[in-house]
Formats: sequence, structure tokens, C-alpha cells
Amino acid sequence: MSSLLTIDGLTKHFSEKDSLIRRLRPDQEVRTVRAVDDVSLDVKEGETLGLVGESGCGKSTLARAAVRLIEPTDGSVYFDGDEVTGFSRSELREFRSEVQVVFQDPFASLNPRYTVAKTLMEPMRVHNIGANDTERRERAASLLERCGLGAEHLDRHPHEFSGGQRQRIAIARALSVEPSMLIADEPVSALDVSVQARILNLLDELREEMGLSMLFISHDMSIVRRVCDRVAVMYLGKIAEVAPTDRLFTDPQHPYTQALLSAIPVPDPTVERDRVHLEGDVPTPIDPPSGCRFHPRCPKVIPTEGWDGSQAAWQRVLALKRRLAADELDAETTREHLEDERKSVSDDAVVQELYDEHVARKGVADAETVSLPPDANDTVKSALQRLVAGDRDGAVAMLERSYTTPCAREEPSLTTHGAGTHQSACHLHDPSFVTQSKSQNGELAVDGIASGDAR
Ligand SMILES: Nc1ncnc2c1ncn2[C@@H]1O[C@H](COP(=O)(O)OP(=O)(O)OP(=O)(O)O)[C@@H](O)[C@H]1O
Repeated sequence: MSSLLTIDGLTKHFSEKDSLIRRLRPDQEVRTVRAVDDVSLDVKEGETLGLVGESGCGKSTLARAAVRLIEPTDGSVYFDGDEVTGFSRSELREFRSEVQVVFQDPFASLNPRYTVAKTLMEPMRVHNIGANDTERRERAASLLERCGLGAEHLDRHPHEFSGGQRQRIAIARALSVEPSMLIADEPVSALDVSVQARILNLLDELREEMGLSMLFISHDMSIVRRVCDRVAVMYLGKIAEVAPTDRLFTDPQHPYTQALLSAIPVPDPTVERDRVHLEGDVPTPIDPPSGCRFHPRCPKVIPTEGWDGSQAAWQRVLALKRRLAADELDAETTREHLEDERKSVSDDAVVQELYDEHVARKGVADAETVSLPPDANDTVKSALQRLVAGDRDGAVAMLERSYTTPCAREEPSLTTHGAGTHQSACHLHDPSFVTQSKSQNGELAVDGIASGDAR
């Protein structure tokens, strides 16, 4: 299958100056929001490519920049071999009839003053489709019927319809200009579950009948599994993994994909599944983490040189470092807590309490108690002593010096698995990186992933 839309190194940075926070605090320096960074992808003729990831990963920004609804900061986009990023205004207008976008909220995307007929006929008129209004109205009626609404609705306004019906109108409008590709940005997430299925069926039928290609954006992995031929997983402005749908769901390689899949609800309550817990939300793309952007939340982050403890223990040290850096640990609150319980409030007792709560997690509900290797134990306790002595920066620096993952060092490149259609951007799949880290590190203490296993 040849490629219809090719995205090559696409980057979109926003300036924070237009954001609400910035308007509320105009004295602060203007920062850059790196929403999409050097992304390459292609949508082949007749295929549906899914784009998934948590909210804020950059999915909508990527799609909008790809069709120049917003101007890309860098990179190129090609449609059917022509460079979209070099299109003039008139070429862009023509391109817009080839690639149509269906948005999440059909109410916001329909003009409330337009009747359905006008909503469907206006784009035809702009793109010179149909010889006259009579012909265009006939086409509008047949499109509406094709999308599951009778021609008797042509003279009604959007507010007279339900959410599902409005989305059918938005789809009919998109099809009115005879596109060869649809970009569907969360097209069913504002709809009831029963309505979702009907709209997805409609999209499926249309795709088949008209040979449409589709970029389907969703945060719902179950829907993506149902609708897409291939899936690209996005994390914080970057592609983490791309694979044919079946492969992605049965043999996910990237720890982020594995975590997303483990969170899909299982219909059978007797089936147990290991849920991978991801700490926190997607961080802001202003000043994203160095190296692999996922490393601060990655359950399989590569341990530092010389680490001889378990992966769980390594995770605890990293989590402690993160909480210390974010100023989330307060020695004085812990001291007061000990006082309330009539226990010793000496510095050593406070250090031990912080250690038990945040590192060993003794007695913390749902947390496995973990022990650190002796040298790590000593370093972590020394860092906590610094915190208790009022030197938080010193505590952070101490942990930073001893415990920094190689994943923070450099950005992972895409590694190919199997026949070449499956790629992931994870240092664990890059044999040269793993060998290098291994030689520094003895054996990699990574549970669950065979080192260098690039299948
Ligand atoms: N105009 C803008 N100005 C500044 N930042 C923006 C702008 N538009 C988006 N962003 C930021 O870019 C990042 C990516 O946003 P985007 O909407 O593309 O993510 P998404 O994966 O589509 O999420 P969602 O599903 O919630 O829409 C977010 O951090 C968002 O706050």
C-alpha cells in the first residue's frame, strides 16, 4: 500500500504567551510548549491509522499541524506526493477538500444558524461541487440518508438534533466535498456508549464503500482496537510505538503501550490481569524530561550503573528523588505526626519514618514492602538526613549524583521488531544501548523485559 499522507519530522511548539496562566501572570517569562517534537508517520491509502495516548500527549496538535489548521514549527507533510507544507493558499483550499476533519464535539463544529441543507451545501459550493443549488441539495439529501438521517431533516437546525445525530451531520458535511481522507479527532468520545457503536459502524461502512483513508485519534484503546488497521502510540509529543493493530495489542513492546493496555477494563471479572500503575499524569511539554520523555513514569526504567537491587527497589529510589525535587516531603509534618502518636521525635526517628513511608512503604495499603541494597540504603538515609537538617537541595543533589537512569541521557531512536512494520522507541530495545548500559551495570535489573529483546 502506498502512503497517502506522509508526516516527516513534524514539530509544533507553542509560545506560552497566549495561555490563560500567562495572561493571569504577565510578568513571568514566556516559555515554549513543545507539544509535538520531530514526529514522522504515514497514513497509507485505504487504511485507518489510530493515534492514541493520554490527554495532553499532542495527538490533536499533530493532526492539526499535519493539515495546516495550525502552522507547523518545523518538518514537512506530503499528501499524495505533494508537499503540503509548501502549498499556497489556493493549493491549501484544494487540499482541504481532500482531507476533512471530524471533531469531537459536533455541536461546536456546526454553525447553529445554518440549516442542515446549508451546512452540507456550503462546502460543495466553495469547492465547485454540483452544477447548481438544486443539484447540491439533492446530493445533500442523499449524503444525509447515507449517514443514517432522512432527507426530511434538511431544513432543521443543529439544536433540534441529539449528539449522535449531530455527529452524523458533521460526517455528512465532511463527505460533501468528496475527500479521500478523514481525520477523526475523538469522534465518539462526547457520545453515549450506545450511540458510539452506531457512529463507529457508520464510519466503518463509509470507509469501505468510499475507500477512505483515516487518521483516527482516540484515548480509548478498545475503540482503537475495533476500528484501526495500525496504531501509533504517542507520549509527550513523541511517537513511542507503531504497529499493526493485532500486533500492538498482543505483543506491545513499549512500557507505555503496555501500561495503556493493562488499564483497559476486562469484561470478565474473574479474569485477573496485572495492571501496570503509571504514577501521575503526563507532565507538561514545557521543559519535558531529558532523554526518553517517558522515563520518570516508566515502570521498566533502566537502573543506574552498578545497581544490584530489584526493579521495585530502583523505582522507589527514583520516586523518592522525584518527590524530594518536587518538594513533596516535609520533615516537620512527619515530626508532628510522630509527636501525635507519642513516639520519639529525634532526627533519626524522623528519617526512619520518612524511609518507612516513602521507600520501604511499610504498612502502606496496596504497596509491596521493598528493601534496598545496603549501599543504596545508606545513601538514601543520608539524603533523608539532609532533608531533616533543612537541606532539601543537598538531599536532591546527593540522590541525583548516585541515582540517574541512563534513560535520561539520550533520546531513544525507533527500533524495528519482526518483519519491519512494528517499531518502538525504547532504550531497552536498542541492543547497543543495552550492551553499553549492561557493561557499566553488570546485569540489568529489569523485571519483565528481556534485555535487548528486539523481537
Ligand atoms: N494553543 C496552544 N497554546 C499553548 N499550548 C497548547 C496549545 N494547544 C495545545 N497546547 C498544549 O499542547 C499539549 C498537547 O495538546 P493536545 O491537545 O494536542 O493533546 P491531546 O493528546 O490531543 O490531548 P486531548 O485528548 O486532551 O486533546 C498540551 O500540553 C496542551 O496544553
